[in-house]
Amino acid sequence: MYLSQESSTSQEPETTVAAGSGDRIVDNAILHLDQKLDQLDATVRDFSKDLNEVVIGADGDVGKFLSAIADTMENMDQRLRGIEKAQNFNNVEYQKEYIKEQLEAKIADLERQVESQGAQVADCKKIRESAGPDVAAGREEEFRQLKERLEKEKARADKAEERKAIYEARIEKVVEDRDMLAQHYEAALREIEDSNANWRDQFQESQEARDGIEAVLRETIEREQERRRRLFDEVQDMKGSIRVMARVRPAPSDTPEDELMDFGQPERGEFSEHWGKLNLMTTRKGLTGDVANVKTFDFERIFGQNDTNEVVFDEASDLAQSAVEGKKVCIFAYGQTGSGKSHTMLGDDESPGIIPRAINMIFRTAEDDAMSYRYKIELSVTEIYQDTVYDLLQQPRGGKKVTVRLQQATWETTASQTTALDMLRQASQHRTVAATSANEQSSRSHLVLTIRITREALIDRRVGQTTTGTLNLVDLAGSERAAATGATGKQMREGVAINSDLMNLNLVITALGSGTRVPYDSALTKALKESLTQGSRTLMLVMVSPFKKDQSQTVQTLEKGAEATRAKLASVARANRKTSALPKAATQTSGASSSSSAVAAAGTPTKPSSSQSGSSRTPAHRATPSSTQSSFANRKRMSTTGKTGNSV
Ligand SMILES: Nc1ncnc2c1ncn2[C@@H]1O[C@H](COP(=O)(O)OP(=O)(O)OP(=O)(O)O)[C@@H](O)[C@H]1O
Repeated sequence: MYLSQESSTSQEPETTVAAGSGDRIVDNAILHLDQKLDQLDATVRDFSKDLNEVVIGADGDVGKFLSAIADTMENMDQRLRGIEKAQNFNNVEYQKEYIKEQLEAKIADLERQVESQGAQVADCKKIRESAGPDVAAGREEEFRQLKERLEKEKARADKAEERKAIYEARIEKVVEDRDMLAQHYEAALREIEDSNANWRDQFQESQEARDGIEAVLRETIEREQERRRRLFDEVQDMKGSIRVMARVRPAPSDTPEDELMDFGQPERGEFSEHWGKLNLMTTRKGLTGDVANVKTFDFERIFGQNDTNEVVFDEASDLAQSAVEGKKVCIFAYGQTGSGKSHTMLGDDESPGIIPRAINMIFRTAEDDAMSYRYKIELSVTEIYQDTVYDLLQQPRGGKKVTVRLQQATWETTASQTTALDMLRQASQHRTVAATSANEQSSRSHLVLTIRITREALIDRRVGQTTTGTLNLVDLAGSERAAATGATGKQMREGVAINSDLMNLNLVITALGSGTRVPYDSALTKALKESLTQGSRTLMLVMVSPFKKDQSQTVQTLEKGAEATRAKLASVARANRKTSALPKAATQTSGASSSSSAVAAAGTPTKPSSSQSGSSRTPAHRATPSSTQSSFANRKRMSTTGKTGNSV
């Protein structure tokens, strides 16, 4: 390695040596120079060695080699000059001179520095002087703005502090309120729980009390119902098991006066506070001309030409109600063809007859009684034509209606009035009707609708007790005189069969009244047997034609009605005799019972008005069936021209 600049300078004598210590300094310098010389020798030796290496390595780079030699030479010169100087140190003067030089150089250097810094200070002064006022103003403005901002910030901080204080106060208040509310809530909760418990106790008590009252009430109601039933039965018994009423059909308004029958003035009859006595003004051919005659007929009630189907049902509903209570009941309209039997029993949309009204009443009663009774309502619709029974609930087979043996007709359980009416409507379409001289749509058969009502008690002592009532509603075929109608062939045979059936029916009713053997000799009376028997209830509606031309038929019909009335009286008298024969205690079940005997014994008519029997009626009895119900009279007409008409 080449000798470094640093190592040569570090060996230079101290320039700050004091002049007074010359001998020691010189000795030191000589010693130092000797050491330098030794080092120099070593350096020269190293150099020679390096030089050899350089010469060998410089083959490829002569320029570099020469430059390195030049540097080395320069270096060597400097070292030699240094050695020279060091040798001069042996000279004290030289040393002094040297020290002086050194000091002067130092002083000059310091002076330069002072001068330079003075110049810088002057520059600064100049700059400050030139920029002085603006800076000051700027600073002041800046200071003012800062101060302003500071004040603003301070104000905001104060405000925030205030708000904080407010919020803290609020929070404190809210916390206080919340705690208070929590306390109130707890108190209210406790109060509610207490009052709930209290209320529960009270409720329990009141429920027990209510159950007690309910039990008492139920018992009272049950007793009252029982009493009502008994009274109702007694009233019905007083009215008799056979009841006979008449209805006069209205004539068209344009009918000439002289073509109309004269029924006299409406008059209270023996059995009724309503129109009950019919004074029929008749004429017969005498030897000297027409002889006027008055025939009088007494009925429980006579419905006039202005009495509607509703009025008729109002009277008949007691009997329908009896069927709901478990009795066997038969209601039928009896009369010559065209006298209004179908209108009374079936009716039409505007004026439903007894059958749809009874169906309506039964379903309404079942609905009203649903809490106390379970009802089962079954329906059967049959037609009796020339002593043959046809099941109208079965669809005709091969265009022919299905015949059945008696009591074997289909029973359909019906859940609603609508279903029942639909069944009836369908069945009516299969009925045999035909045009006769008296009626465009004459029923050539008897239509028998039977409603079986099974009622099971659900409450109280009667739970499980079941009653089954039967209501037979019959639209009879019209009686007719073959001679008068001029019927021949099939129509005549039909007429004969119809008259025979009606005659047998009359016999049955008479026998029921007299208590003799009952001759159920026709399919009709056999079919109605269950409801035409001792203990059953029968309503015979005698239908009266308003036309003079029908006079003889009308008289015959009224006479049949009179026969039935006599049978009724006989039956009442028999019942009365039976009651009188019983020990007294047995007859005194109620006050009404003894009056029943008294009335019947005296032959005094009972009062069949709605007010008397009102206890058994519910509003349902007066309800009008749905207006959607078809016109059954029309069904007769449809059947005439329809596929199934006259099929037998
Ligand atoms: N009370 C009444 N009010 C209004 N019209 C009536 C009344 N009674 C009957 N009619 C009418 O008289 C006509 C004959 O009545 P309906 O068909 O009921 O007689 P019927 O006795 O059933 O006859 P048939 O025995 O021949 O079947 C019908 O057009 C019917 O609408």
